[in-house]
Amino acid sequence: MKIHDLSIENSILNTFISEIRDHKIQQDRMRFRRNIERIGEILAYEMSKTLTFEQNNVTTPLGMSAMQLPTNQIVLCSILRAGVPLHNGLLHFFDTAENAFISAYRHHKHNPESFEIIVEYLACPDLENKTLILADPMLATGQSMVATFEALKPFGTPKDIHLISVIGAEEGVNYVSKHFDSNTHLWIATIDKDLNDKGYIVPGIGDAGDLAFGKKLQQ
Ligand SMILES: O=P(O)(O)OC[C@H]1O[C@H](OP(=O)(O)OP(=O)(O)O)[C@H](O)[C@@H]1O
Ligand SMILES: O=c1cc[nH]c(=O)[nH]1
Ligand SMILES: [Mg+2]
Repeated sequence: MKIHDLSIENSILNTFISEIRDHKIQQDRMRFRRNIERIGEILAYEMSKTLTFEQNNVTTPLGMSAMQLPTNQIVLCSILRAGVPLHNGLLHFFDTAENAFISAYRHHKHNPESFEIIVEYLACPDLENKTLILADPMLATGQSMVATFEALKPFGTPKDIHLISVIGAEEGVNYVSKHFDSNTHLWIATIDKDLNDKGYIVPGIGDAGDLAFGKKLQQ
């Protein structure tokens, strides 16, 4: 897997990440969602540099401009629910993308330490020969990303696959590397060292879904 960790270079992205991490600022739900969207926009821009481009002639009021424009048929798939603001940020740049949504949540069977990923809802277009972007702001154990990818397989074989995430744990990044083809790209805003015994990224941000939309009752 080709890992593009945007935190290796300082940019305004650091400000947005620091705000979603900060235990006080992150309580402002609207700001939290908007910061995830803004990070999605930056990740979309970086990822767009690897698309396939073709020359198009654009007629201006004063003449003709030869422009290289992307030709990829993009399918943007996000994992509910924390994926929604990231999805919106990506969609701000990929105007004509088709969209897929999948639900994946952690089901704690016996105790908070052990869980399985439940995939229930899935709406997806044909993926054959398209550019699949799989987006989830948190890459903790990596199990949701891999379970989602398995569930998408009956919808066709994409030409290329890009995973997009905001914060990952080293363990989750290693886990997805093992399950995706070596041509897969991972675009990630930053990578933290640890996972705690409940599978939360440390220092991370806490629960992205709860921060964006409010606490949910455990099922
Ligand atoms: O890498 P993993 O260990 O699989 O963890 C990451 C998943 O956990 C979060 O979802 P969560 O289960 O909290 O659902 P939510 O979006 O409804 O809050 C997050 O949005 C990812 O989907
Ligand atoms: O740290 C984590 C891990 C999984 N899901 C989250 O929202 N946060
Ligand atoms: Mg959650």
